Amino acid sequence: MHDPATALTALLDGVMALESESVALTQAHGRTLADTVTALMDTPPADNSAMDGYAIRAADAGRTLPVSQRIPAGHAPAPLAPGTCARIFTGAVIPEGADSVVRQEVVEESAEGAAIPGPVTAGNSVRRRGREMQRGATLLEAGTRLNAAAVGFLASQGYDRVAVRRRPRVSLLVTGDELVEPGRPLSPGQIYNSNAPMLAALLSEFGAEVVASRHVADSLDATVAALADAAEGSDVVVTSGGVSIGEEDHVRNALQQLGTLDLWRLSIKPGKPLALGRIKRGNGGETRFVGLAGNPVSSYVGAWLFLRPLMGALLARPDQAALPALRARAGFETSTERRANYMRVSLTIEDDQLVAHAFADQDSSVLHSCVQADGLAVIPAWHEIAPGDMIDVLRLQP
Ligand SMILES: Nc1nc2c(c(=O)[nH]1)N[C@H]1C(S)=C(S)[C@@H](COP(=O)(O)OP(=O)(O)OC[C@H]3O[C@@H](n4cnc5c(N)ncnc54)[C@H](O)[C@@H]3O)O[C@H]1N2
Ligand code: MOO
Repeated sequence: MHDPATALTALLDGVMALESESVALTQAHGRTLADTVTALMDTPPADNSAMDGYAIRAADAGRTLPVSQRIPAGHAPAPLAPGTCARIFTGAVIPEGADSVVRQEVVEESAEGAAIPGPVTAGNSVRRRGREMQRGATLLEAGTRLNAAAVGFLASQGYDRVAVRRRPRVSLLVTGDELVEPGRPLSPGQIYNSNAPMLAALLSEFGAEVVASRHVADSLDATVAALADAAEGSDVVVTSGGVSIGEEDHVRNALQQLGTLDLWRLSIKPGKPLALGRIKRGNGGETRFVGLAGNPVSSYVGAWLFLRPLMGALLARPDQAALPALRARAGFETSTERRANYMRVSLTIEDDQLVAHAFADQDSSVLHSCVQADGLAVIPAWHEIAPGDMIDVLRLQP
């Protein structure tokens, strides 16, 4: 059995970032910046008001000033006439000659003008030009995952297109003659195929595009044909199930016929019979292969530990190289044997301490525990854990 760190190194060996493509900003959410982007201009582009009120010279505060102009947002103001103030609104450009804004709640306006209470500090309620970004500065680094705020931030600089990494194309194959697609009736002995939709959803969270999802019959010929076909149009082929040692498990044999089985069986629970390798394509290239164990939790945990960093490497996303790790107190007791256990836990804060609570049933068939799991507690092999012991927890964060 291999340890997961060795397996991950083998999986990522030689993996190169995918090419970049230009997309409209409206399509960029969730994508990965291919190049570092710089500011095209100062933002805000001009000094502007943070309040609805009156723009003044700070030195003029403490008396009534005639209102010499009205400046709504979106209008270019005239210079401020000496000894006057300007009615101004939030976001409107500060007129030349003014240095401060006094909010309207503290000002009384009459026929003589606006009574401005003093003293006022110069710069009051003014958002300075370039406060957020200065032209030429780095806006976002290559490898940034474009969340909603990043999309807005690019728009604030006038970007309407952006260069992003092409999404990894992943073909998903599930094996198991017992599986039926949700929505169809079940016959005795059958169960629903839950791994395919789960893995497709995870892959999408990890930045991939699932280009095919197929159910393969439990035979060597069908598995060989499906793997060969899946390898052609994809960067990665992922299978679920059929990777253990029974005579119904054909995935490893099929892989060896089509390419290389680099590694099989990890010293982790769940997810032991995971297989990694490469499939030769007709054009001479190779497609990465990840064979996840069929038990739903084994597939789920394997996807977080291996598909997430693999997609991260293809997308050149540094934040996706390793799951964020925390230290927490165990809120449970357990002991391990030959394999490190990756236990589904929820996290709470008690007496200012992070506490990990393990779900009661940690069997690899019980997907329910994953629905609310915040993380995976990693308990090394041959270990005893008592409540209150410090443990490592990997956060399940895409
Ligand atoms: N004699 C041994 N038997 C098993 C061993 C072993 O070492 N010796 N390992 C066990 C472990 S650990 C695991 S994990 C499983 C994994 O086996 P496979 O990867 O070959 O998976 P399957 O046998 O095809 O399926 C296992 C289990 O999961 C259910 N399943 C499979 N696919 C799906 C799906 N798409 N949706 C929902 N559920 C799925 C399947 O019905 C089985 O119950 O092997 C142990 N056996
Ligand atoms: O590794 Mo299996 O995933 O223990 O159930």
